Amino acid sequence: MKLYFEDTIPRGAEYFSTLGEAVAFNWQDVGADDLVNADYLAVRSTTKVDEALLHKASSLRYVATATAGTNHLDTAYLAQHNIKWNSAGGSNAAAVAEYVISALLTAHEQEKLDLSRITVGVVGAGYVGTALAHYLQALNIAYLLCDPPLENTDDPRHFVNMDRILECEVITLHVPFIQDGEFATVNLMSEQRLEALQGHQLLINACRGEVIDEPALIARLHKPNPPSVVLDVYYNEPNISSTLLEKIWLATPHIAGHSVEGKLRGTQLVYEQFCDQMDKFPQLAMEDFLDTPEPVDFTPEDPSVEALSWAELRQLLISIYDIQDDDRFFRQAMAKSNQFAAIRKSYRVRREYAAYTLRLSGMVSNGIIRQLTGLGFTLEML
Ligand SMILES: NC(=O)C1=CN([C@@H]2O[C@H](COP(=O)(O)OP(=O)(O)OC[C@H]3O[C@@H](n4cnc5c(N)ncnc54)[C@H](O)[C@@H]3O)[C@@H](O)[C@H]2O)C=CC1
Ligand SMILES: O=C(O)C(=O)[C@H](O)COP(=O)(O)O
Repeated sequence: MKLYFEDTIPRGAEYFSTLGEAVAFNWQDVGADDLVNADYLAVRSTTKVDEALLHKASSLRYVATATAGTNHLDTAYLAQHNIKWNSAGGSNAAAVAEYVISALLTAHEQEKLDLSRITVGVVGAGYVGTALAHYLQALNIAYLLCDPPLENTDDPRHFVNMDRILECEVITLHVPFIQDGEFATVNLMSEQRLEALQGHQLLINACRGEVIDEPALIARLHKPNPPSVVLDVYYNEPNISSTLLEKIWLATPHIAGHSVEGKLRGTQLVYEQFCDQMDKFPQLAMEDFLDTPEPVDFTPEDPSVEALSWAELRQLLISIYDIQDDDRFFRQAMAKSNQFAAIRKSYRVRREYAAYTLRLSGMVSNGIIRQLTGLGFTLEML
């Protein structure tokens, strides 16, 4: 059995060599001739899986992407050729949610908004939108969900339409890139919707660049009273617009999902899908490859109150993930090299909240305990 994998898949060699002959390929120059003997193919979002890549892969039976998004797979072509496929939905949901929380805490600190008074409009209530909603709930930040496809199912949650979302102080996008059909998301943030946004609003896009009409966004940002904008994704990556970069508040190089756990969970899910296809029991678990960070001492200013202050929450959560670090590094690196792809592929080590144990001393209120466990921390009471 020959398993070919994109070389940016963390621990790909360790995982896939337990199932057969594992062959790494370079995502930048892989071509049809490289995959002639592949039975299984594992990619991340930077390998475009289409006829051009697969037309010589006559023994290929299964393609898996270790990412949540699937728009780099030509699924119609795969179906036509009886090649099964799957993705790693949910693998990096916590990472993206923590990215959004970091942006919100930073906006609060810079007095762009007041987290006690705003409503966050979450567009797309799948793995990422749901993970974000759990964090917002733990932080007592009001939110609304918009997800017309889910609203048509028996999902018991309350959903609102896009018009209501556009009234929120924060609009954060977590939908797949879908080009056509009833629920197409291409240019979901259309010129008309962008024109309606005002200076007190924050627009966050950590799903796919094509979900915002980017020329219309650039035009809006050149007019009076523009919204603040946080972007992780862009039109035409890796050749992104430098004009846009200059005009947005926070910019990162498509790394919202790149926590250590987010990427490794993607590999684990693909490995388990391959095992399932081969009728093998998975022998490896992602914990085999992860170290445990040292416990962190955490003493609330007033342990008897029911909720931590924004300043305390910010101090704790920003010490784990600070989006401003990524913004600064990205802008400097782009000014130096303009190598978007290389910058994102050499992303730093970033752990998720759930990797950490907090050591709390003394009696702490149930409200604080609920907040911290709701964010995913393990608590150790001293
Ligand atoms: N920047 C990054 O590093 C990452 C980006 N992503 C992107 O975020 C997307 C969402 O990720 P997941 O939550 O894991 O996917 P998911 O498939 O679990 O959830 C997407 C949700 O969007 C909803 N949706 C579809 N069309 C819609 C529309 N027109 N309006 C409102 N909602 C709509 C779906 O019903 C679904 O519930 C991925 O497809 C991927 O493109 C995901 C992870 C990391
Ligand atoms: O999971 C997704 O969808 C993403 O956008 C990934 O975070 C993209 O990561 P890479 O494929 O670029 O490593």
